[in-house]
Amino acid sequence: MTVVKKILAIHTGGTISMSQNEKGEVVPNAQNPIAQQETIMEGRVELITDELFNLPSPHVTPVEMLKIKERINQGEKEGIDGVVITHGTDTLEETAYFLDLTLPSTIPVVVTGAMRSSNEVGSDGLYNFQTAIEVAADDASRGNGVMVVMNDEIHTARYVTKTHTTNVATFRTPTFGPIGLVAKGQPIYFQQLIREDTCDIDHVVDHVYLLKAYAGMDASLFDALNSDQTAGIVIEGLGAGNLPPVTLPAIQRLLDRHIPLVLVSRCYNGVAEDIYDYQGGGIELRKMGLMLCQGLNGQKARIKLLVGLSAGLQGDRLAEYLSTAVS
Ligand SMILES: NC(=O)C[C@H](N)C(=O)O
Repeated sequence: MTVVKKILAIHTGGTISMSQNEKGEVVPNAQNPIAQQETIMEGRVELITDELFNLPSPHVTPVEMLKIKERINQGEKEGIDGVVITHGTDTLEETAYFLDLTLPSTIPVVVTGAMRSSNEVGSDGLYNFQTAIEVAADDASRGNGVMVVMNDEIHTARYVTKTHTTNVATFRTPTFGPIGLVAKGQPIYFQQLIREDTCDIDHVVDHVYLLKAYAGMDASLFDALNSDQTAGIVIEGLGAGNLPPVTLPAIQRLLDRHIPLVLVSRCYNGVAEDIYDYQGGGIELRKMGLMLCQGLNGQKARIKLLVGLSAGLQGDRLAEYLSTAVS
């Protein structure tokens, strides 16, 4: 006998909900077409549809991310077996990681989207939606944390990133690779993820910033953020995590104000490490008090810092939270 799985589908907007007009421009729809797909996989899945909001993902902020988390919490009380979230791809990785850090659930939570809008030739929206439901309804998907399913691949929210502006194979997991794939509707896992602790937050702090280092960077951007308002800064350092020496006095002024500073690498692959012992090298930055966050890209580290600060973590506890080893 087939067990019918109760899957909550939360729709939030993005290209998956949009259409191309006669001029070839991709525009939002008043009615989200993907949210009309309520009978998909009928007989195997009972779909509970919630059009939580309809935003292009550059309009999504941590406030909307928190709304999605709260909707999932509510769904769990109602006995759902899994969740699929449709989302714009531009900030999808940030929402997915926010949920991964804040949901203690073991039920499968899958985020998906599309690179081609609903009426374009070869539109990937409906396909990705169906594949995401297959993953959310599969018992083997439990306990994997939040996953991103696009183009027949299963990625972890922690490490996946958008790598191409338009290609349907845009989502990639640098360094570690995907944890599984979907073959003709069947999820197959080949890697197990070690889960991180979750923080059950009920609000999100503001003024957490992200700066990218570059050859010839000076102190101006650091000085611009030297204010009472700044809650924390993530710095995408050069290579393994190094900075031009002229930035150091401004960084010290931020540390003197007790503004948490997190260091990641701007490299696409690899992890930030304190290996270089020259002026501005990772060893000096760590000694100064920057917290190294390994394996996360800048935008993910920013979400983690924001979640940690929203949970009230400070000092050593915040540093410990941010320094979770790569797994
Ligand atoms: N493919 C997409 O969904 C991109 C779109 N700009 C969004 O993030 O809303």
